[in-house]
Amino acid sequence: MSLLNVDTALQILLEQAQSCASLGIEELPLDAAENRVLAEPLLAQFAMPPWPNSSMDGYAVRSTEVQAGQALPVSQKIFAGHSPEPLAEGTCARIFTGAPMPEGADAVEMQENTEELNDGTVRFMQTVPTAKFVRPKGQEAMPGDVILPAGIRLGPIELAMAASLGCAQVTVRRQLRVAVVSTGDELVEPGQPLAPGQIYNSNRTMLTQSLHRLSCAVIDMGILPDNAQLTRDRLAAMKDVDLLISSGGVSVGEADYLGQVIREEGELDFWKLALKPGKPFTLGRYQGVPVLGLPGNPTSSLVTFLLLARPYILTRMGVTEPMAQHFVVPVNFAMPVAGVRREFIRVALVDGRAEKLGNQCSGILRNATQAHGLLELPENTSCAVGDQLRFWPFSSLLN
Ligand SMILES: Nc1nc2c(c(=O)[nH]1)N[C@H]1C(S)=C(S)[C@@H](COP(=O)(O)OP(=O)(O)OC[C@H]3O[C@@H](n4cnc5c(N)ncnc54)[C@H](O)[C@@H]3O)O[C@H]1N2
Ligand code: MOO
Ligand SMILES: [Mg+2]
Repeated sequence: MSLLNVDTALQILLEQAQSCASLGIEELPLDAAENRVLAEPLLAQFAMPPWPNSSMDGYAVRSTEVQAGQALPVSQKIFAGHSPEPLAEGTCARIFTGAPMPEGADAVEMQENTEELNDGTVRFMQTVPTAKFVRPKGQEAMPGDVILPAGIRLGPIELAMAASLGCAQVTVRRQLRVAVVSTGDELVEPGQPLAPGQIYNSNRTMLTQSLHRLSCAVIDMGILPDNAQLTRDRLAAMKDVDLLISSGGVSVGEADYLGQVIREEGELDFWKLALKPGKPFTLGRYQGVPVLGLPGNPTSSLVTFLLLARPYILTRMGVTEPMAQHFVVPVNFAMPVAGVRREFIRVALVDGRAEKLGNQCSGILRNATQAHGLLELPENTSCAVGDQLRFWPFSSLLN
């Protein structure tokens, strides 16, 4: 069986995600909406700022009335949040940053360019051009402007923008309900003693934490023993689930039941990718529920979650640009031809160059904690010091 190209696999995943019914919508207060997906464009309802205001602490003037060295009496003091009187002719107004410009004034001089005299006047050291230090009405937005398009994720910046538009609530997609199951007789949850042959379950934590960051609702299905009937029963018992993500049991071993049950009793979309780590990644369905079967090795699970499951999930959530950002970096190591699988290598960036971090075996998670991201070595390619390769930062993959 030949291995499926990673780009083809991703394309199939995204097409499948797009073909699923879109998630319902709900209104949430801003503080509850972090990382949710905006369901409708957010429009400005009023001009921002609503009135011209000063961008400096200083003096508001009619620019035509100011000559270099001239002193003007101060006729009023305007603080932010206060409403000014019109500016009396031949005077200036003390004004502070963010305060509304008085009617008649068209410029502000910062106080550093003025001198306060004892007689209640202020001397201007230079002429003041019109519009200087004035933030005009509507500088940021006019009524009806689309400020945030539908399909973006709401982070602190977008939520602050919504707040500045006066929105107390935003219309977002409901959470995607993702069930997580860890397969393997050897697995024990941390906190329990280990019997001979057992290891602690780390994929559950990696997956649930990553899913929470994506604002998914996680249904923890616990540890599934390596047993065909139990596998069928657990999968058949899934309720109110939009997606199942499993780890382990998708390779060719005799106890790899998760994959077997999907292939034989569910529907299989694809299995086995030209990807290292992550070869046995499985996409299928069981009783109508899409299943992403991640390989059990901790770094295989991590890499396939970040590169394949994450864009699929974001697409299901209604995100219009689900792919992480990457950039190209020079490498400071050499590798022989990787083989037919595209390889993702845990690297740190040292002085802007990618440095390979120790043993890249997919059973090792430790060096991923020291890595800044994944370096992509294309299929059938070697690399030499100085070569430029794509780098996928964890900061972008894990947000
Ligand atoms: N004959 C072949 N053997 C294997 C192949 C192959 O092509 N032919 N592929 C290898 C590759 S590549 C991978 S990746 C693994 C994937 O195997 P499974 O998805 O079936 O995973 P398991 O066999 O259940 O476990 C693999 C490994 O990972 C550990 N594991 C599993 N779950 C967890 C967890 N939740 N937390 C921490 N560690 C976990 C498990 O103990 C195993 O060591 O198959 C290769 N074999
Ligand atoms: O694909 Mo496996 O993840 O190489 O170890
Ligand atoms: Mg296995």
